[in-house]
Amino acid sequence: MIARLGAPVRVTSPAKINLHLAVGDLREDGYHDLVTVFHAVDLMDELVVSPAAQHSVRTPGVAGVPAGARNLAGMAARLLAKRTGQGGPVAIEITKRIPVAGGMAGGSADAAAALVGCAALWGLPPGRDALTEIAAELGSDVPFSLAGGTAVGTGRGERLVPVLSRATLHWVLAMAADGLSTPQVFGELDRLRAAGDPPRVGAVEPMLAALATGDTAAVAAALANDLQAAAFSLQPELRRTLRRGLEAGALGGVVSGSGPTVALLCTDPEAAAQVAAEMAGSGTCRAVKVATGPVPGARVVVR
Ligand SMILES: C[C@](O)(CO)[C@H](O)COP(=O)(O)OP(=O)(O)OC[C@H]1O[C@@H](n2ccc(N)nc2=O)[C@H](O)[C@@H]1O
Ligand SMILES: Nc1ncnc2c1ncn2[C@@H]1O[C@H](COP(=O)(O)OP(=O)(O)OP(=O)(O)O)[C@@H](O)[C@H]1O
Repeated sequence: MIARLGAPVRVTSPAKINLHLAVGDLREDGYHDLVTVFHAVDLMDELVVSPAAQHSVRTPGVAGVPAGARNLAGMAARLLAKRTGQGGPVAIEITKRIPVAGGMAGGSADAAAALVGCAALWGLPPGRDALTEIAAELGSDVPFSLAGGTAVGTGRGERLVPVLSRATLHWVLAMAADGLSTPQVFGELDRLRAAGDPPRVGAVEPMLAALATGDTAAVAAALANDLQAAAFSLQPELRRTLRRGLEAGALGGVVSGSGPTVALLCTDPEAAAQVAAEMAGSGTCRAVKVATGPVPGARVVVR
């Protein structure tokens, strides 16, 4: 395989927050059936994909992310080449803004960006459906990182239906000092359920209704995540982070996905700036960012 000569392609890809995450029982294949509402926010990783003599992935200045073939972005480039029989080695450089192991689909965002970037570099037809199939092979969250916006995910989270949303949501993201491993958090939920069946989040409809009407307070009231109890069990200090965010004036809050990032929903950008300032000085988190959603999925940046 020989890479086509082409100018480097720059791609952005969003983080996600699960506004609603209902987790079913453990399946035989080791996954759990989900019903989730994904929401993409403008906290973006940025990838530059260039033709090269051999595959490489670099994430300058970021610890805890594999550099080579084990990086999800590199895996995505190889899988796309394999499935299409096109393309060749690429050098991928990632500017990482999404927290690593933060429950915001950072690795999935990079995988989706690599698919879009390589497809553009290799001159493959857009074929979003084909890309989505390949995305699902790479991870449960990758199809949503491609799609972006607001969507209901079912199956392992890879089957998507777009959601009508009139809400622009303003978030404060409280990042924790240490990450959480996604399989470990699912395992902890299984353990908690075996020990006493903690309450499960209710139906998804109130969240869908709140999004359809654009009622931010109703969205805040409907935020729910079955993995939150497991994340609290593994990192008890997250309870304090969430409580502090609500005291600071957030309308509502939830652990994002498998955590440990805590997503705090605010009335407007001014309220978000105020809550962010309070959280930054609270000593309950490592770092704070503000973000807004929904935004599109992985996209080539045209300058
Ligand atoms: C927690 C979420 O972020 C919510 O959107 C996702 O469910 C996780 O998606 P992801 O990180 O892309 O996860 P994958 O790479 O597909 O799976 C990693 C591991 O998480 C667990 N896993 C993941 C998805 C799912 N529906 N059930 C699971 O039990 C499995 O142990 C799996 O081996
Ligand atoms: N491009 C990448 N960015 C971040 N982590 C990566 C990447 N490629 C591989 N990894 C590995 O995947 C692990 C999980 O990283 P990631 O940041 O995707 O977690 P996450 O955001 O909690 O995932 P999710 O929300 O999809 O469950 C990391 O600890 C790292 O070892």
